[in-house]
This record gives sequence, structure tokens and C-alpha cells, in this order.
Amino acid sequence: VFPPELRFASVKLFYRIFHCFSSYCYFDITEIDGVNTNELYNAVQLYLSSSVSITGNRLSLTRAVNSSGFTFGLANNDSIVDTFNGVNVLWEHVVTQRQAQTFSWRPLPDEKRGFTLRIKKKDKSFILNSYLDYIMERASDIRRNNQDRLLYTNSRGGSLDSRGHPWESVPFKHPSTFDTLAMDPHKKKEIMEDLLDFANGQSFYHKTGRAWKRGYLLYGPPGTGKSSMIAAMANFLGYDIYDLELTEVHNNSELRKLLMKTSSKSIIVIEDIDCSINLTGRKNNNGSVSVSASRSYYDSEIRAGGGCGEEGGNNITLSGLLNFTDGLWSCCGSERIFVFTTNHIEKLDPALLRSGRMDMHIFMSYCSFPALKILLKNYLGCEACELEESILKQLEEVVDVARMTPADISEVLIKNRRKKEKAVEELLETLKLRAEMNEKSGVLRGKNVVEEEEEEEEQEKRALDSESPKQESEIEDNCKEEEEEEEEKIK
Ligand SMILES: Nc1ncnc2c1ncn2[C@@H]1O[C@H](COP(=O)(O)OP(=O)(O)OP(=O)(O)O)[C@@H](O)[C@H]1O
Ligand SMILES: [Mg+2]
Repeated sequence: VFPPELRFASVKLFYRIFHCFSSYCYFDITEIDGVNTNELYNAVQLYLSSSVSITGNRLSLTRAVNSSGFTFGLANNDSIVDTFNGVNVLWEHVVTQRQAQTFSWRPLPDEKRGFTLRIKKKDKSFILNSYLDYIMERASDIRRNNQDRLLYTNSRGGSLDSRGHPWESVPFKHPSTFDTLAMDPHKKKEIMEDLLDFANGQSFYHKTGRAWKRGYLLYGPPGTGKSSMIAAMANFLGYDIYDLELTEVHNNSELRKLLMKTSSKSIIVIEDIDCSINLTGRKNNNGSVSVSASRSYYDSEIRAGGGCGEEGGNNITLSGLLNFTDGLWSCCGSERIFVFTTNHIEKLDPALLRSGRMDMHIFMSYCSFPALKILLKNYLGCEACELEESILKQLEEVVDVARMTPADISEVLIKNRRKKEKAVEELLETLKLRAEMNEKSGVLRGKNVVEEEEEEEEQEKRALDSESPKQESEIEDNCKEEEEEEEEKIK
């Protein structure tokens, strides 16, 4: 009887009047917002899964890819009351059939899903300000607890995936933990406490006006557990790992984009920082110019200066990298840990080692006796007290002089892991042999191992505190010399 326009107008009027008298307001959170996935929808779903699992009679159950846990959900068109700081709200899960699709860039699901949040009008500002933030936070906690860690890599070079992400991820299942990590227990405890302080330190970082991030530099010979330590850190804190391949990054702005696409609660790793990019090598130890290093330094200068960056060329500069870890951009997320590893700390540019850059420098050294005990326990399942007193004593005497890495030792142990006695025997033999060799070579060069170690430490220290402006200008001078020399060679 009524024309459709009039019918529509009267329905609208009816709703207006109804809303004026109603003390509630409603918010729709749809699964797909235009063409984008609505992050809030997923967050609400996860958040409700934790409370719904206790109260609901009919629930939906899902298990995501890469996930080791199940997620409960509100069944279709079901509702639940949630309480936040004494305020009650009602959540309803609304599922309707989508109308036949017209043209769309992306195929949309047949069902249109969404949550409707009903709150009292008087609670509106309170709820909108803090409740939704709280939900996002809780959801990401739940996601992290349910899901296996992820390991991201930028090995694709600068190309993006279909969702515009520069990182590729795989489930991260490295079994290394602080329990299995063989190193001095005091040092280990110190690192674990430092990590915990960091993870629980939101208010501290906020109060002191510092960005919520921390840097660790792991250095030491190959096979001493630097990579294992990173895995242990990730497993300990439940963080994802971003393994940054610097050689795949072409310039500073690409580096910044990569950083912007990392999430909070993650460890950003640059392994072998001395090799992956020519930030160093401007000067080698004794001050003379190292040709291979200076050539690539020179080359990269030309590329940067001439603006003719070839495909695959690498134009990252030290200042770009420092901006990445230190500058304003480094704060575009929070709760992030940067870890750099190197086998040659003395090759690093002093600018990277300056205080405040890397908060903690951790030396991963050759296997010590306390570390050896951990390895024996891990590989043979035997506590030190189960071994003969005399054997233990011999092991203790010889292990430091042998200077074997935990990787070397675990190889010996793994070979005989079924026969404990034989494993320990062989280990002792190998250690003795190595110790003897070290002592001999030390004698031949007129030094003993301890002296050598001291020298090594001194070198490290030199690298650590070479910060004075004089030294910096020295480096610059050297660079110029280097360039001149190169130019001559090229001519
Ligand atoms: N401290 C350690 N505790 C337990 N296992 C270790 C330790 N160090 C090395 N290993 C064993 O040796 C293997 C190699 O160690 P890892 O890759 O961590 O060494 P790295 O210091 O990162 O070496 P590189 O400098 O060559 O990268 C690991 O798979 C691990 O099993
Ligand atoms: Mg490694």
C-alpha cells in the first residue's frame, strides 16, 4: 500500500525514536571491512575464546595453521556477557548469508560475519577508550601462547608478497633453551634476569623516557652457541625472530621499511655483522689497509655517490644501520630486542660498540668446566656426581687449556651417546690431545695459552673503548688513503 520510499523513511524514523529512548548503543565489528580484513574482529574472536570456553554450551572450535592449541569461539548468532572493570557489555556473533556477489577484486566468503557490541550509553567513552585496547592486547597474548614461534626472513630481497609484506615466515621450532645452553651458570642467570627485566619493564621504560628495546652483541669463535643463545632467548620470552639478511637489503630506506613491518615482542637478529655488510673493514687491526675490504668499501662509495646503484647492489651505510637500531624509526614498535653476532668483535666499527648502542656485550667462549657439566647432562643424561671423582678432576684440569668449543665437544659426546663410559673416556682423550697441542704451539711461539688469551682480551677491549674523536679522524684519514690507493690501482 505504502510506496517503498515512505516505508523506508518510517522505519528509519521508528529506529530514531527507539534509539532516543534506548539506553544502549551498538557497535558492529565486521570480519571484512571493505576489502581489508578487520584486525579487531580477529582480536575479539580470540579474546572471547578465553571467557567463552568456560561458560558456553555450544561453541565453535578451530585450530589455526602453525598453532599448537585449539581456539573456542562463540557459535553463530550466539551471545555472551563480558565484564570489564565492573561494566557489563554484551557481545553477539552475527552471521548472515552474503548476497550474490557483484564484481570484487578479491573473492569474499559466502557468509558475512561480525560481532555486535552492546554497551550502555553512559559507559561509551570508558569502553571505547580502554576496553578495545585491552582486547587487542589480550588477543595478541593469547595468539602468542597458542601459536608456535615464527621465524621471519627477508631472503626474498626487496620483493613483497601478495599482502605487501617484505618478510617470509616459517614456524620456529628450535629446541634450544637456557637449560640446554652450555655456559657459565652465573652469566646465564645474569642474561635471563636481564631479559625478564626487559620484558616486564614497560612502566620503567615509559617512566625514564627510553624506547622499549634492548640490544645484545654476542661475540666469540664459531660453534660457541651464539645462534643457540638467540633461539634460547626467543623460546624463553616467547618472542618471534626476524632474521635480517643485510646482504639482501639494497639501501637504507628498504631497511627502514623492513623495520616498520616487524611486530612487537620480537627479536631482530643480524648474524655475522662483520661479514654481512661492509660497515667495517675500513681499517684492519694493525692499521694497514686491507685490500679486499677496501675495494668493496670503495665500490659501495662509488655506487652511492654516482647514483648508479646496480641491481642487487648494497648501499647500506653504517649510519643507516645505526638509525635502524637507535634512531627515531627504531621506536615504531615496542618491546623489541636487537641481537648482533660476530666472530670478530675487533673488526667492528667502534660506533657500533659505543655505550648505549648495544646494551650488553656477551662473550661466548670456549667450553668451561661448568659448561661441560651441562653438556654431559644433556647428551649423556648423567649428572657430574655420577662420574668418578678422578675423571671429573682430570676433565676440570684439561678443559680450559683444550679450548674446545661446545660444538666440538657435543660432537664427541653424540657419537657415543649410548655408552656413557666410552663417551667420557673419548672426550677426556680428545681434550688431553687438544690441550697438549695448544701447549706445544704456545711454547713454540714463546707464549703460553693464558698470555694469548690475555692478548685476545686486550684486543677486544681496544675495540670496545676506541671512541675518542682522534681515533675517528684517524679512521677517516685511513679511508681517504685507502681510496687514493684504490684509485691508483684502478688507473
Ligand atoms: N653453548 C652451547 N650449549 C649447547 N650447545 C652448543 C653450544 N654451543 C654450540 N652448541 C652446539 O653446537 C652447534 C652449533 O652452535 P651455534 O650454531 O649456536 O654456534 P655459533 O656460535 O652460532 O657459531 P657461528 O659463529 O658459526 O654461527 C649447535 O647446534 C649446538 O648443538
Ligand atoms: Mg651462528
